[in-house]
Amino acid sequence: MLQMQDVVKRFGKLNAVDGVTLDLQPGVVGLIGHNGAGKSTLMQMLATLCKPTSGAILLDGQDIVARPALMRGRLGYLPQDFGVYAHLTALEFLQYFAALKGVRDARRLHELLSLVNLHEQAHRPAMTFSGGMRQRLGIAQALLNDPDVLIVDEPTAGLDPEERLRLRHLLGDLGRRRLVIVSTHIVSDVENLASHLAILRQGRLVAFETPEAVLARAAGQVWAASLAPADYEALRQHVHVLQAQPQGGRMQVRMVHPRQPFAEAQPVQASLEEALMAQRYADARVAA
Ligand SMILES: Nc1ncnc2c1ncn2[C@@H]1O[C@H](COP(=O)(O)OP(=O)(O)OP(=O)(O)O)[C@@H](O)[C@H]1O
Repeated sequence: MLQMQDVVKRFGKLNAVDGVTLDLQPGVVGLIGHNGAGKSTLMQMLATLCKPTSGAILLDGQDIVARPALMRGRLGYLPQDFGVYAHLTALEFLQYFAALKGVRDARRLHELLSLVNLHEQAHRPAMTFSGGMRQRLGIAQALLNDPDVLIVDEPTAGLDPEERLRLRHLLGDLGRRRLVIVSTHIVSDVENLASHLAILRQGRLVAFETPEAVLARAAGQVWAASLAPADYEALRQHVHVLQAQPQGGRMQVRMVHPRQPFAEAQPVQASLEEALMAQRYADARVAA
């Protein structure tokens, strides 16, 4: 559906996106990377807001760099720094964007407010909305043209856990019949949501795979143990610690190690974030 072929975006001497080749199909794709990894730049190119320095982007085989209108008609985009016009109500806000996008069906606005669970707030000024409500209004705006590609850039930044979960459910539902690309640096935000993960590091795509594959590779590499504080200090010198929590005078530790690091360490099921960290440490060991 959406293909990137050796896509590069250069700013001066920096390759913000450095030769990304990817073929995305409908479903939810988690675009994961640290701050500055190139996620927003890549998404802006997919959204035809800027052009690659080199490489090609194709939607169903058609070149959207040369013909951006092909993408724009099928795209919904929620940028990272999405601002609502505070004095407008939720409904007025959607009416404004509907006018800009040439959507004339007034019923659709109410359907969308219901879809993002803001129908009861339709006449409330967006100024009074929480961060999560604003993001949901942003998603309603992005869905006005019933897009089959939805791109959302760091949608969960600054949201509380309940709103994160709500947004995750919404994106999961939307991904059943479209391509939804969600960028984040918080891996747990796409856990149980993304069908594929695309991992960017310094502009390069370092992995594109299913969460199940990432978890399977981490099997037998994440360990837990309860340690006396002095033992924990010693352990930190030679084991990658993922988490350490003081509890009852001891440290509850989760760590990455290619084999059992000491007799008391028990193998545990890794979270997706832990599995990705285990992979990173394994890559670093190979590179060293
Ligand atoms: N217009 C620009 N001019 C110069 N450099 C830029 C520009 N836009 C982005 N960059 C640089 O390109 C790199 C990638 O930035 P980008 O915003 O795409 O990363 P990101 O993964 O989205 O990070 P964040 O989560 O912080 O937004 C960074 O080093 C950034 O400083």
